[in-house]
Amino acid sequence: MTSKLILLRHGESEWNNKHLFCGWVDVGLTSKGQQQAVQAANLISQNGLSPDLMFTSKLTRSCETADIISKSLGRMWMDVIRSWRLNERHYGALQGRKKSDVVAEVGKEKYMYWRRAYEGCPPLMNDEDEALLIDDRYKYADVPIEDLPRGESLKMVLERVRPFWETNIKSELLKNKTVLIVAHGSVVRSLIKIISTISDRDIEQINIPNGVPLVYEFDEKLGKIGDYYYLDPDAAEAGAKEVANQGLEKN
Ligand SMILES: O=C(O)[C@@H](CO)OP(=O)(O)O
Repeated sequence: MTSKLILLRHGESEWNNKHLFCGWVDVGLTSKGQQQAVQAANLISQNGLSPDLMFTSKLTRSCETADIISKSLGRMWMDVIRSWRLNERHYGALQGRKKSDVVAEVGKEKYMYWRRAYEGCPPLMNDEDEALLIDDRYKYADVPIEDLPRGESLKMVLERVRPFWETNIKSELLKNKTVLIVAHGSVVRSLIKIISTISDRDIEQINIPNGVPLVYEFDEKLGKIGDYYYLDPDAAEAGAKEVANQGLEKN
């Protein structure tokens, strides 16, 4: 018996499209992002995968992607577990800023350190930005205020994802289920780092494309069988390249 874990970054969001740092800002999908979600569902079913349940974040772009997928698969009955622990990395004071403007201001090296280094933490959100959190007080009412981030490195994301992985996700995989997680670039990178034990240095090179599912297979003791693979490797490569270059090319 094997269990399968499908990891998916949401389809293109309105702010992905504008190349703005997004983080916890709650924007929707573009029509391209909605099409990517349908295409992800097609890939999942064409590969004979039938998710038994889904996990997603509290952010609309992932919830919307998850809804489109369950509808396209004809599996709207699936349980959906939403958690702030699967939210995108909080991008602190960079949220809302155009990526190319940040490169122009601080240079490529610092920009890439903030975006991709494992311990690279962006400047934290300051008190004037607290207005951004007003909606969040309701959405995250069950989260202790001291746990709500004001800016995070990938390491900090991994530290909040790990307990959820250990307690909520692994237990489902141990029941031989096919589990779908629809989340964000930093959350998918954290899960890859945990499951594939990737070094702090190597994880810097990994970029996650929008809307292309990747799959892990496990034996009954949750031993990994092989490494993860994308259901559409060409689309994944092209998408990852596009993400890597954001802010660095004319846009
Ligand atoms: O803005 C963000 O929240 C993320 C993902 O869209 O961007 P990046 O790929 O630069 O980490």
